[in-house]
Amino acid sequence: MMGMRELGTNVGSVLASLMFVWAIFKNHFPYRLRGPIEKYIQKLVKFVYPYIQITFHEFAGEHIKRSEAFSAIQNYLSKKASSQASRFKADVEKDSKSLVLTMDEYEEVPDEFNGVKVWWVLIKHTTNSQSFSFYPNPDEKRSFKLSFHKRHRELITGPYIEHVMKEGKAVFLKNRQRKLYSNNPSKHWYGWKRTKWSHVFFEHPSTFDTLAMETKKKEEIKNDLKKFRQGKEYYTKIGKAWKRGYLLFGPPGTGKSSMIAAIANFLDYDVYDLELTTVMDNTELRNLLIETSSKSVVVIEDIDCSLDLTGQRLKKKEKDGDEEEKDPIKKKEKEESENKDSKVTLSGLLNFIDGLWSACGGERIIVFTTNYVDKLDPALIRRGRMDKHIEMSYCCFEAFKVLANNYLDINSHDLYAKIESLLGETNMTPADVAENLMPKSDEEGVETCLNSLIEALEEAKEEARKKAEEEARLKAEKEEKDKEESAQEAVKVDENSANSVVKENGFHK
Ligand SMILES: Nc1ncnc2c1ncn2[C@@H]1O[C@H](COP(=O)(O)OP(=O)(O)OP(=O)(O)O)[C@@H](O)[C@H]1O
Ligand SMILES: [Mg+2]
Repeated sequence: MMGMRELGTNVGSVLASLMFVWAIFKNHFPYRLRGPIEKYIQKLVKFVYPYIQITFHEFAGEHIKRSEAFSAIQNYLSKKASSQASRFKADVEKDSKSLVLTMDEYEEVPDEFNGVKVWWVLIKHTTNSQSFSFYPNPDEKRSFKLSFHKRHRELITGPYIEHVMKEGKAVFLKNRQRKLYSNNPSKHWYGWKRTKWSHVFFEHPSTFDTLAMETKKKEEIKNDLKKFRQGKEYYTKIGKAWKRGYLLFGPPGTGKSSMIAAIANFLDYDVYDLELTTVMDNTELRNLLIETSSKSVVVIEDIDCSLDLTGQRLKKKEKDGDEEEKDPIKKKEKEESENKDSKVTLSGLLNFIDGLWSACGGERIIVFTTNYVDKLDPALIRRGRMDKHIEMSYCCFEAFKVLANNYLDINSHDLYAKIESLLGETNMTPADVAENLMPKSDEEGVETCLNSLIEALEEAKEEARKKAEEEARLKAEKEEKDKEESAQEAVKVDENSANSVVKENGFHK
């Protein structure tokens, strides 16, 4: 059955034709009659067809980027369409986890907001343009058309559109596969690829549950993250950019990288792994960071190896170097990057953390990691920049229990007491503890693994004892040597002063 709006549309088209005919023949009417007739026709059109239509194009104006509004509407309607439209197009969206159903072209999807009805239609325009275009398919342009009664103009153009955008973005975030980005050297920023960041899917399994550290510390970090995620209004109120800095420090293998993955998984954010050593200068750094999206964790690992205290870049880390020597392309790249002077400075980095544009995009966590917190410039780590300092330390008993649960599925064992006392006496990183807990073969049971850990801990304890002894011996030797040297020095001074007395005496003679 034809609804009121469809009827209106048909009558509307008849009236539109009438307007057209009027435009052609109006010159045949006396001049003074033309104005009133036109006014009446318009009134009639408005009366019979009181609907307003808004069009949202996929690519607006000169933008080569897909319109955000179009994407949001598409996502919003994918939810609505599945329950209301009868013809669908199934898209396994690139980068998306699941099948996305979108309405087919010209399929009308009704929606309701605060009791007001609106209608959406997806329209496809086909043009025969031969010219070069950035658009994915230059001959096909799509847009969404929204119709509603003019009575509700304010409600629809205001709160309703806002609601669609918000919901659409939420659907996108739910469906998307998170990404791990790494920055490309700037010579790859141009040409057809033009990408500053390359990505793979982020699939690190580390979570706060699998992370070995004291429960209290873990909870504190989780609460901090929760507060951050919900804090948009709070950050706006206090006039601060919506970002938070974390500094993770501790010896290698204590779980700094695992912690970053756990943070990203907890917040459901993307990760940008920024390798500072391939960034040529502050401008490049800024361009890279401007391109990071919100809801992301920006990571700069081993900050002490990327910048020194004066802000000059150091050469690439040795441990990466070995790997690169083998690959001729990488070797060349390395040489090239070392030949050019690096100009990324500490102040450039601080500008990103604190500067005006640090607020671009919002909702970002910035994480620095280092093995040596004492080496860092105080300017970099003062409060306000790195809001939270987290020490990742050697494995304690509580952390061991998490690892034992992860690796061996156990919560207690007779050997726990022994392990607890050994962990209290010696330093072992969670990475080493984990390595010992991993069964070496299928036959190895829980007890064998725990015993191999005990053995390793005893060895480490013995090694530490020997090292301490050796250090004490060296220290004693050095002290002995220093003492001897100062005694010899004293003798020399005595001899010199005796000589000078003789000389003086001689002079006086
Ligand atoms: N706290 C931890 N909880 C769980 N697993 C851990 C922890 N610390 C280390 N591991 C294990 O050890 C491995 C190495 O840890 P990770 O890479 O996170 O250490 P890191 O502190 O980043 O070291 P580096 O300073 O060398 O980068 C991980 O793959 C993980 O399996
Ligand atoms: Mg690491």
